[in-house]
Amino acid sequence: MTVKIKKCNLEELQILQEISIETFNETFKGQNSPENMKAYLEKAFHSKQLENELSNLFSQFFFVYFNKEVAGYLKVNTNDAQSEDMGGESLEIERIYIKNKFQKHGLGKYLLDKAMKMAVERNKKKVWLGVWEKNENAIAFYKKMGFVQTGAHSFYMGDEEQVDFIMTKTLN
Ligand SMILES: CC(=O)SCCNC(=O)CCNC(=O)[C@H](O)C(C)(C)COP(=O)(O)OP(=O)(O)OC[C@H]1O[C@@H](n2cnc3c(N)ncnc32)[C@H](O)[C@@H]1OP(=O)(O)O
Repeated sequence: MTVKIKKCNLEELQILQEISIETFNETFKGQNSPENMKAYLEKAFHSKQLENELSNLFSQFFFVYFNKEVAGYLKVNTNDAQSEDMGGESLEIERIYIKNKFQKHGLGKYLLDKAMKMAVERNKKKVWLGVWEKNENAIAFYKKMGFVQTGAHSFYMGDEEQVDFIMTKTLN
């Protein structure tokens, strides 16, 4: 078994779009209406939207490969690219998504470790993320990784306002 991380570039937009849609569907389809899912997917993962995000100097995407297959991805933001104004000393993990069939094999932790390493290299003081209050699996994972809830913010899934817990890990 070989696990590798590779930075995602603009040329790989289509692969990013495919895995983004696939993993978002796998994770949230069961708890949200088809209309809200469709509205969110079309907006968040539109080619133009992903192109803008991939071109942002303060956002970075990484694929994790299990053997030769893309098994998941990570998106991190710093500075103004963060989805909340957390300042220059923070790094945001905006997305860690592993395909269902590759979960519980250590790949989520692998991507999280990558984000933590980036934060240390950039002298950040904390790493934070927003996770849907009903996403118990991810909340348990982040707690296991040492994150604690420090707040909450609103988030729109289609026309439905949902609550994201903000979870934070302070770096030494
Ligand atoms: C900021 C955001 O992106 S929020 C959205 C998060 N993403 C999702 O919800 C998408 C769907 N889920 C996933 O992609 C994955 O399940 C993730 C990212 C939550 C976890 O990734 P995985 O690869 O499954 O976890 P991984 O195998 O690396 O587990 C690492 C550790 O966390 C533990 N862990 C993982 N999931 C859970 C859980 N649900 N409950 C308790 N512990 C857990 C593992 O047991 C493991 O512990 P260990 O190091 O002692 O062995």
